[in-house]
Amino acid sequence: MSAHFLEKGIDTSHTGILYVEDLSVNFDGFQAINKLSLTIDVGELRCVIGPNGAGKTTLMDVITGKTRSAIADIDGSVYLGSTIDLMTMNEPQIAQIGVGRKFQKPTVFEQHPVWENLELAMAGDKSWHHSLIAKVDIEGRQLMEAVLALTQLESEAYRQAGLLSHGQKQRLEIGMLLMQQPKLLLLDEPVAGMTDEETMRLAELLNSLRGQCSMMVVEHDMEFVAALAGPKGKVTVLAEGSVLAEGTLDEVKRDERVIESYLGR
Ligand SMILES: Nc1ncnc2c1ncn2[C@@H]1O[C@H](COP(=O)(O)OP(=O)(O)OP(=O)(O)O)[C@@H](O)[C@H]1O
Repeated sequence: MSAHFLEKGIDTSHTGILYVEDLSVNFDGFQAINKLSLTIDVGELRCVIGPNGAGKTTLMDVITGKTRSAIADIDGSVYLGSTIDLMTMNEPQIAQIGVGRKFQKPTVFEQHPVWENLELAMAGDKSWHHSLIAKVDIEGRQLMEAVLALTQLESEAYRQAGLLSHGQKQRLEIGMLLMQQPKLLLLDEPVAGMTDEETMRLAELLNSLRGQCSMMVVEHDMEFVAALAGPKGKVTVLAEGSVLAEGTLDEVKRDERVIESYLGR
């Protein structure tokens, strides 16, 4: 790898894909994030765990531009690569630059078939009308086929999205994010409400994206976390707005502070 590895135009040579340093977020006197520092490498799948109220969602809200100085006192740095200062950007700009976010509940276009959901997602910022009549070019079609295969939705391509199971909808929404070819994907409790089988299928999907896109997954389901992290993947434990521990899942599970604040509850 060259000294200046560029992730599709993003300089990640010194910082990885996501660089958070000394981030503090205060909501009207309440310190939700407290001097939090975190780096995610290019192509990494990072799991973030921690007790309720640890600041996991707030961290995602700051990265994606949802939480800004109008609603909280924010201090510190958040960069995509080493040069893109996300703190100076708003939500649409951050999405546009390649940071995709998956919320807990799937939000798909229920009345439209699966393939059209993917097409609409690819159209990105174009208007609905325009995207509906736009012809998908060959590259777009190949991408759609690849995403249908990755999300195991090939056989559902012509089905109305509203008729899919919860797990299939979750995969479709991830597929919609993939159509935008994100550099960083943030997933907030993606397996909440899923069956065990659906959970493992999602783990398989995210594992297959490893190396193609960088991901940060916030999750409480420890079996899912184990399936994502494997024996070597790094897991970050947040507590009271700071990084309490970081290491392999085995390492953090053995950490006394983690047992006390989270696992041992
Ligand atoms: N807009 C807001 N105004 C005031 N307080 C907030 C706001 N958003 C979050 N908080 C508080 O910040 C703290 C951290 O919340 P956050 O949702 O980030 O935690 P979490 O780690 O995601 O928790 P969970 O695992 O329950 O989702 C909580 O105490 C929450 O009440």
